[in-house]
Amino acid sequence: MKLLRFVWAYLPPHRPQYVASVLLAGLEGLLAAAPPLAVGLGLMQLAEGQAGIAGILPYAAACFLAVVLRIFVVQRAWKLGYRAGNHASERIRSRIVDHMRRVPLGTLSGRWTPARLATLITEDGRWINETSSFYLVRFLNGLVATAVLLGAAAWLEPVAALAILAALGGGVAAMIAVKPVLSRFIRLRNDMIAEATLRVGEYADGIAVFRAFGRSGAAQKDFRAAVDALHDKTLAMAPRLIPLQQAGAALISLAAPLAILLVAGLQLAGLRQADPVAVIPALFLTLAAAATFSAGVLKTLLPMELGVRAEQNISAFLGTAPLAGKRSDFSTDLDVEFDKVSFRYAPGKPEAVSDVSFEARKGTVTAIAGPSGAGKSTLVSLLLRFHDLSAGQIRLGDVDVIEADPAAVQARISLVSQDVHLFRDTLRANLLLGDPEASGARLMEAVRAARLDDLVAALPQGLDTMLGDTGRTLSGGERQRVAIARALLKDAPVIVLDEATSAMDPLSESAIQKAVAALEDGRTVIVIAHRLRTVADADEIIVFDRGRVRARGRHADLLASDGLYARLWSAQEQAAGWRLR
Ligand SMILES: Nc1ncnc2c1ncn2[C@@H]1O[C@H](COP(=O)(O)OP(=O)(O)OP(=O)(O)O)[C@@H](O)[C@H]1O
Repeated sequence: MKLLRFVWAYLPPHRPQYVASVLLAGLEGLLAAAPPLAVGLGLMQLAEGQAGIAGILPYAAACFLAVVLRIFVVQRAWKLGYRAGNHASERIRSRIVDHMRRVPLGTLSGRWTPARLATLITEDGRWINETSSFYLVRFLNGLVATAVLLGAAAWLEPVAALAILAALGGGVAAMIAVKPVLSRFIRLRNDMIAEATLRVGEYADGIAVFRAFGRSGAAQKDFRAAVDALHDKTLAMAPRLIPLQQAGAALISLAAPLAILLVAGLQLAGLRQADPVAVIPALFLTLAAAATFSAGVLKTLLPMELGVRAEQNISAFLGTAPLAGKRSDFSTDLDVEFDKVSFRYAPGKPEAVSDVSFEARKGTVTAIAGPSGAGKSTLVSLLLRFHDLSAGQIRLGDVDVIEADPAAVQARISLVSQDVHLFRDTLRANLLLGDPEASGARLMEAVRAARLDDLVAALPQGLDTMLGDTGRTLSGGERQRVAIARALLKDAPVIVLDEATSAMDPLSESAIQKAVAALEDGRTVIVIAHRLRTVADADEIIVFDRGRVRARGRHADLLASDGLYARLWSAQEQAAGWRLR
């Protein structure tokens, strides 16, 4: 019922079709019961000695008609149910993707890894669709047909119906007993799929590294070992699961023998005289009811449980708290202010950022410098609301980012990061991510300003060349220029440059610096830099170490004060003269 309620919420506008498919499933159950009923009634005619063709013919015709009608009804029921179920599962999948955008990034690196989310969207999404349509139709028509046959058997011989009820009760008890084992089995199966997806992704991503270190064989072994371990666990459960399931089917198949024993026993004991005409058809209907229940209801138990589990998994993810906040009333001048900001990635972990305060004003460049692991990138992800703070406040203009709609914050900030992701699409589409509505002229302007024009001219299909997994890859420097072009198109009031030019050769870099200077004009600019030369002209440099602000000022003043900044500067100057020999 919980699974159905869940699917029901995502069905509009297909609810009428879904209800029609459920009603048709009921009708199919009636039609499925019709042939055994006709045979039962035919058997009565035989027992009454009226075995003429004319007497049997109507039952044969009813059988034939029911089978033909059933084919038609089942086809309609599945089609309507499948279409509605498919619509609901697609909406559920979109909801999952939408929720991924809203939760803190920390949620996606904890329990909900990308592999787990991929399983949620593919595997669980599929089971929601199949159980709420295909298997539900089968389950319902199985129930209806069993009920009709049981009713008919009871009408002919109540003792036979009692035997079916006892056998079905045993079967249902076995099903209840099997449920916890089955749930555990399904959980393990889901873990196995998620683990295999994760390992395949890791292996594919790291294949170059594995090969470079001659470890591709070993990595493959690790992958196999991880998958085999889970596979062994699921196999170890089979000896418990299968006998329990078989026990259910075996108990149900006892319906007919039990009916014979009861009828005969009561008769022999002189307690009850069975109607000789009705008893054979009643026993036949007992058999038919038990077989229908086994095939229609019992066999849908495993898939139904997979659907129930899928619903639980999806609801658990959708139940994770999204980043809250609705405000989007930002002023046009957007200063950025960090006020006593602290943050840790997980409870119990040390603070990645502690009590940090600084401000970046519109029209100025604020640089954040510091050694590796100081917390510079963490500051950026806090500003972009990828995570929520442990303490303190970040203000964008007058708005506390905690109160702001995360999407509205992200719309006002252009991030040019070290890690430029290219999507499996054309170069044009990858650039237009900055502004999907940008005109051709604006796009070309950004391409020129980011010094991408030579690349576009050299590509076989220019801007329409496919990039990403199946297409052309770009060099590190080219990727960074794509990121700068995206930021130019986005035209946001706040710019964050996270080591934006680190992957460029000196010639490209100096050209790009000009493009970056255009990007900086009149905006609030925060530059995260390792190479201090690139930020020596910044209006203010915040020197950062182990999550804390250690010093702040202009380049010359910081050098003169002979602290951490001066040490970093002199180390970099020495490194600039570094040679292999
Ligand atoms: N997702 C994460 N989960 C847990 N800890 C993290 C995560 N990301 C970063 N850290 C830790 O937080 C600290 C600050 O990392 P951060 O990436 O912000 O430093 P950084 O100054 O940008 O370093 P770099 O210049 O080398 O990129 C480091 O100790 C890092 O290991």
